[in-house]
Amino acid sequence: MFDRPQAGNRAVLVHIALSSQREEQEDVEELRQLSLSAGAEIVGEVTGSRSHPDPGLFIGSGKVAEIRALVQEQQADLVIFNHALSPVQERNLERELSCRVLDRVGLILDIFASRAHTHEGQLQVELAQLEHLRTRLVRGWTHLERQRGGIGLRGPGETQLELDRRMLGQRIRTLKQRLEKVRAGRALRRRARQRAPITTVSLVGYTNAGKSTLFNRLTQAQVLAADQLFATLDPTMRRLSLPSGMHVVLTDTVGFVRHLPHQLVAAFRATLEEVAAADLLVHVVDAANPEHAAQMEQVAAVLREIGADEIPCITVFNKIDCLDRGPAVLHNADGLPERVWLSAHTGDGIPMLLEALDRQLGAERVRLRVHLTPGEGRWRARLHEHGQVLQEDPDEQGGWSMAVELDPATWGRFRQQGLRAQRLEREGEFISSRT
Ligand SMILES: Nc1nc2c(ncn2[C@@H]2O[C@H](COP(=O)(O)OP(=O)(O)OP(=O)(O)O)[C@@H](O)[C@H]2O)c(=O)[nH]1
Repeated sequence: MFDRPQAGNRAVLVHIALSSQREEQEDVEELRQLSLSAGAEIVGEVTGSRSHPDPGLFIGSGKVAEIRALVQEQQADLVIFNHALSPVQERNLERELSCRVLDRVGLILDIFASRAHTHEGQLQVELAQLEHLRTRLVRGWTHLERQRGGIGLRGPGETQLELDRRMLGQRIRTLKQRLEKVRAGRALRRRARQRAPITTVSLVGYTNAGKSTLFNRLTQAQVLAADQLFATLDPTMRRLSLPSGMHVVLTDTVGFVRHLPHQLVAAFRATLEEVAAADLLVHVVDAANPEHAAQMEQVAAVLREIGADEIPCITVFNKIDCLDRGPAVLHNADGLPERVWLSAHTGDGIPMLLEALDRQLGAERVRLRVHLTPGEGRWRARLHEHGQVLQEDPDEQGGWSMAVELDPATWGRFRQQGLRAQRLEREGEFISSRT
C-alpha cells in the first residue's frame, strides 16, 4: 500500500516562534529529529517570529522571500513547517516557494507510514493519511498531479490520489470497517488474556527513550531498535519471566511526541488501548537527555488523557552509561520500588528492574474501610474501577460505607489525592463490621 522511503529530500526547516524561548528550542530540536527520522537531509533552517503575518501564507511576505532565497541557494526540494498549516496556506506557500511544502501533521504521518509494520498499523496510518488528504482534496489540492515518492508523498499511491472525493470517502469507510474487524479481534484476544489471567506490563515513554532496547534486553526478542523516532509503531508483545517465576506479558508501545496532533492520537488508539489495559506501566525516560523532565511531563499528560494515570508505574531512568552514575532503586513510602536507574544498552541495573517488577506485581493488596458522603460519588466510581469492592452499604445520609482492596501503588496515589480511609489489617475486621 505504501511507497518505500525515497532517497533523501533536501529540506529547509521553518520554525516560527509562538511561545517561550526554551520551549522553542526544544521544538526546533524535535523538528530536526523528526525530519531526519523521515529521511530528509536538512540543508537550511529559518526561524523567526510571526510579525506581519499574511493569513493566506501563515507567515509574512518578508519571511516568504527569505525562505525562497534559501530554497534556491540550497537547491532544496522540500520545505517543512513546524506548524499545522491549513490546506490553503500550504497551497499558497507552494506557489510562492516553487517547492513542496509539508506541515507538521504531514511529516508525522509520513514517519508513521514508513514505520507501520502490522496490518492494523498500516490500516490506521492509511486512514489518517486519507482523512488528512480529504480536507485538501475538497479545496482543489494539487497533490493529485504530483509525482509519487519523497517525504510527504509516500502513503496513498498515485492511483489513490487520482480518486475523486466520493471514491476517497468510500475507501475511508472500507478502511474503518476493516479496522473495526481487526479491533474486535484484538479486543477478543485481550479479553482472553484477562480471563487467562495474565498480568500485562506496558513500556511507555517519550520517543527515543530506549523502550525497544529495554524490551529486547528484557525479552531477548528482536524488535527493531534504531536511532530513529517511532522505530516502534505497533504494540509488540512478549512473554517475560520474573525472578519469582511469575510470567507476565510485556508490551512495547509507540513513543510519545510533543504536541502530537489529536487526529494522530486517534490513529494510534490501538497502542494506547493496550496501555490503558495494563496492570503495570514502566515509564522509560532518557536520563541523558537534558530535556527529560519536560518529556516526562508530556508522557504524564498523555497518560492522563487516555485514563492510564492511575495504573501503578515504575519510572526507569535509562542510559546511565552516558551519565556518571551506577544503577539504583528508589522506594516509596510503602516500601515499593518506584524509580530504577539502569542502562538498557549495557544491561547494568536490569536485575534491579526485574526485582522491582516482581515486588510491584506481587505486592500484597491493601484492605480499606471507606466512608463516602453523597457528594463523593466520583471516588466510589474510581474505587469500583481500580480496586476490588468487597462490601458496599448505603448509609443513612445517602453516602456509602465500603470495604475495598487496592494495590499499594493505587492506594498511595488515592491517598495523595485526598481519599480518606481506614486501613484494615486483618480480614476479620471488616467481616465483623458487616454483622
Ligand atoms: N547509551 C545508551 N543508548 C541507549 C540506551 N538505551 C537505548 N539507547 C539508544 O537510544 C536510541 C533509541 O532507542 P530505542 O530503543 O529505539 O528507543 P524507543 O524509545 O523505542 O524509541 P521509539 O520507537 O522512537 O519510541 C537507540 O540509538 C538506542 O541504541 C542506553 O541505555 N544507553
